[in-house]
Amino acid sequence: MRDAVTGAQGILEVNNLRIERDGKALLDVPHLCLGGPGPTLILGPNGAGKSLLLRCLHGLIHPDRGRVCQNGAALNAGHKTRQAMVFQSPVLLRRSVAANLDFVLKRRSLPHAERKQRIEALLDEGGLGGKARQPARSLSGGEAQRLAILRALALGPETLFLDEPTSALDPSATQMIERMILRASERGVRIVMVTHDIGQARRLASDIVMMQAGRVVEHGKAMQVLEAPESNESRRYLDGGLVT
Ligand SMILES: Nc1ncnc2c1ncn2[C@@H]1O[C@H](COP(=O)(O)OP(=O)(O)OP(=O)(O)O)[C@@H](O)[C@H]1O
Repeated sequence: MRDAVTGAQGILEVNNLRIERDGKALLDVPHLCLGGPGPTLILGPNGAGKSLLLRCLHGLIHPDRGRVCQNGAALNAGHKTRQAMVFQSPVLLRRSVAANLDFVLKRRSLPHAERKQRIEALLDEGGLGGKARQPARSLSGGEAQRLAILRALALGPETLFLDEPTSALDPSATQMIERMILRASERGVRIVMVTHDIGQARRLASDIVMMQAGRVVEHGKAMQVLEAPESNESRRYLDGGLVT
């Protein structure tokens, strides 16, 4: 549901979120509010807790403490059906490209003719128009990731979580995916994406969440965080120094 005040997809918020293993905090986020509009990019070094946070936001992991809320209500099954997630390595069904999309559209109970139209439009959107009948598992890495994103978009999500979707791709494949992400964002899909790529954050982010050692060390407008970071951790990360 759109939020009238923010013009985005409502507020996604975490409060007192904590995940522990063996008494050590892997994630410790007292408060974080993602109101949109525009893509939110989560940056930080390896092991900072970016994927854990993304998985918590999507309800894949239950925190030991705290909770995720959408528009003030604890994340529930209804919210989750309006979210989708794409991982670093896409897992595609052992069937054709078109059938991978049809699988998702059938879950939305769309009639055959509408599904056919939607599949064509989606394949065009992802530059996969000529590959409808090709086995999905024979696609190149970039094509496979585009199909994974199209499949997530076929769900009609309000929020799309992306966990390093371009980390294994070359610049041209990355550019195609970034265009898809920006178009989805312009259509009103809330994008929350993990990346290590500072250049990508510059190209895509409206706001940036900077993480280190399980904590959010800075959250703000992308230009602000990238050009004039307030935290030492952000400065070191953006300067390209070794962050431990
Ligand atoms: N199920 C688990 N059990 C124990 N520790 C875990 C578990 N899942 C994640 N961790 C630890 O939590 C920390 C954060 O992991 P996470 O995957 O969120 O980091 P990340 O910032 O996404 O790193 P990367 O950029 O390398 O993907 C890491 O030290 C990881 O080993």
